[in-house]
Amino acid sequence: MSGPTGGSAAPFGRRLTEKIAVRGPLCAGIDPHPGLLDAWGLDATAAGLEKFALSAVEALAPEVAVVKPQSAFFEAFGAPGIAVLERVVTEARLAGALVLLDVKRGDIGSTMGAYTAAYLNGHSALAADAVTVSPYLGFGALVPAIEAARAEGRGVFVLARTSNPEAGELQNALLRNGKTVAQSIVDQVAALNAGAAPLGDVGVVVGATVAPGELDLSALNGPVLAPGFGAQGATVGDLRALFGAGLRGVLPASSRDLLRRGPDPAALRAGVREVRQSLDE
Ligand SMILES: O=c1ccn([C@@H]2O[C@H](COP(=O)(O)O)[C@@H](O)[C@H]2O)c(=O)[nH]1
Repeated sequence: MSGPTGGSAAPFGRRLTEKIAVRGPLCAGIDPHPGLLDAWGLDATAAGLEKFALSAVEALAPEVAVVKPQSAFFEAFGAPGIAVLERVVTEARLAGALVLLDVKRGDIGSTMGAYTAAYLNGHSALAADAVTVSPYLGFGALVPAIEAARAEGRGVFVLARTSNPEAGELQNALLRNGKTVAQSIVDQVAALNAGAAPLGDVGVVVGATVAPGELDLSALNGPVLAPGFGAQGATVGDLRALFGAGLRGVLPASSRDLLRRGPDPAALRAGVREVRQSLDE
């Protein structure tokens, strides 16, 4: 088995649990928004993107459990942007962080195979420890990708209830079995994680902005990516109300709120420590 480190792969759920135990649960997003490049005094060019992204990784990746590059901001620069993304993945992992590539891919099974080859196979320069995937072409279409990820010690995070205000109309719609769409996704992920210890390899995305009580995550036994923390308004109190006091396996994700503190690396690191302290209180 060729794993993320080139050797035999420990399961993603275990690697994530161990990393959180050492570094805490914060997931630092690398989202090179044009406005942030400008605020950092950089041009909106591939060179500016590279300086921004690699500086952010250098400051943040040694501090956090997970680094989450947002692929869209790199794709926007075409091939040179993808080349920068490859370096971000490599450098973040060299700094000891797990890389969760936010690509939100989801397609018919045969095309999912190509996405799997791009992001979840050790032969690819874009291979990450985990990726975000969309179940809206059918949860079953994701299963081969999930199995391929697990075989390499990698993980996936399935969109369930996203943080954006428009999401509820679709994701809270009721299915014939009486469950919401989002709950049905959570339950299908839970079935894949059943019996795993210390944590399954298949996560869900549940926005930190979501109202408490919308979802039952008690059987999930897997990680939760919780974006919406910081710039989208969710607080530590919201996280606790939504996920419970322990926040086991929950990765609060912050991009703009951390990155706006740059380019000074000390200020970026101070941002991480501030959030970590507030999560510990
Ligand atoms: O439900 C979701 C899923 C993904 N995202 C992504 O997370 C970051 C959030 O950035 P902030 O600057 O911290 O708001 C961004 O890459 C989104 O695409 C999300 O926000 N909500």
